[in-house]
Amino acid sequence: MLRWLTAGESHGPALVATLDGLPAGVEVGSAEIGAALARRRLGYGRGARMNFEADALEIIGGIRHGLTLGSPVALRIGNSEWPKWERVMAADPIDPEELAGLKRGAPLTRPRPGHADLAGMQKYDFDEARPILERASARETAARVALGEIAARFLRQATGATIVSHVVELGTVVAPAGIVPTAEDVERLDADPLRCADPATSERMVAEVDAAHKDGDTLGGIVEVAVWGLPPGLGSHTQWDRRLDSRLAGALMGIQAIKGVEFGDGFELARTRGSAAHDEIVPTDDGIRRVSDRSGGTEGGMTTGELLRVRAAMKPIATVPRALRTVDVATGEGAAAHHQRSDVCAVPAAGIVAEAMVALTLADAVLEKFGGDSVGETRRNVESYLANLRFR
Ligand SMILES: Cc1cc2nc3c(=O)[nH]c(=O)nc-3n(C[C@H](O)[C@H](O)[C@H](O)COP(=O)(O)O)c2cc1C
Ligand SMILES: C=C(O[C@@H]1CC(C(=O)O)=C[C@@H](OP(=O)(O)O)[C@H]1O)C(=O)O
Repeated sequence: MLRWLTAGESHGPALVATLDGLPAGVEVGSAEIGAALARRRLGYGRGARMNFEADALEIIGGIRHGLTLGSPVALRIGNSEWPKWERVMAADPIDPEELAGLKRGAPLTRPRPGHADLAGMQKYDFDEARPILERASARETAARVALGEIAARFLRQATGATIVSHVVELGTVVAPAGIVPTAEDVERLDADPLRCADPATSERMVAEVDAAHKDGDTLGGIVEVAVWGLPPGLGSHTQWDRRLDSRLAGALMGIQAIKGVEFGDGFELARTRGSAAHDEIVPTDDGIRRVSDRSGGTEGGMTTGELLRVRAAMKPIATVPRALRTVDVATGEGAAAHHQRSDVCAVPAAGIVAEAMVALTLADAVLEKFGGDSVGETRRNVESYLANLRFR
């Protein structure tokens, strides 16, 4: 249905992204995509690169006068730092002596534990890490966030659903349970240094980042993505790869450094008796509803029509300033892993990327269920389905 692909290296000239299968008539343009890219740069604890580098967005196809055309959307996100990397990352052959003399041209032979360096060098037969880290880098997530903004707008215009993410844990600091922000909270969350919904917890998170930074260390954390207003019945119980929770988990695990995903109360449900674990179904003036949201809004791999709530756990940044032990592959001797600069923590940014992956996955599931070549047609199909639901 909906297909998307990105290309480009972290220090290359640009990232490119395409989104194929999106209906016509989605209201979106460079201002909206640019704003989404700016949100991904937010968050206390990110490295210097976030300040001096700009995302130079160019819409190459698929959008005209602020509306999608139904043709593939193609985007280019130019890297303003490219002039500094033009020789190190040149596509054409370069004299090895010139390369060795360039700043950042020396081979990276001390792979970082926790990054893609060593496994990638072994797999792709490189004797240094640059050819691997360039694509493993989360710079690539800018392209996904750009596409995710378009998908989120389609989702909202076709179904009314809205997506919001927030940071619920950072290192050892845990936000109080039970706070789930809505679309109205997005501006406030974006203004918070850690995109945490609870100001007192956010202050403790800032202190946690400062302490790790001082110690030459890095941090991970947990983000939660909430989606309000989805219709019931997205995804399917009929095959493992049609289950929506399976598809969302795969999409979130596909983000760099994400090591765990849970829906609703997730792992905690495994420690709870059935009588206290499930969301009882009751009649209300508003139709058939659940009294709680422990499942996170899916049952049998389908949306229930209640709040969708999914969490993703990010491991600490791999480029630890107080560098970890590794092997220098040029000599075979023990060494300290290479380190030039890095984020202390990128959990708030990971939340924005998680929103994008959830938006793309849900937009795909909506198109699968409701079809439509224009957003108006999809919306009419959604409305007709909701009007005809046998049990609401
Ligand atoms: C938004 C974001 C920013 C990141 N920034 C860094 C960074 O500055 N330094 C680093 O070593 N890893 C960073 N990472 C994590 C690496 O990209 C990731 O650990 C690496 O690609 C290996 O993949 P894996 O962790 O899934 O095994 C970042 C991840 C995300 C999502
Ligand atoms: C550039 C971005 O993130 C980068 C992701 C990243 C990594 O290893 O994943 C490492 C850092 O880059 P560098 O090694 O050049 O300092 C981050 O700045 C971005 O998010 O736009």
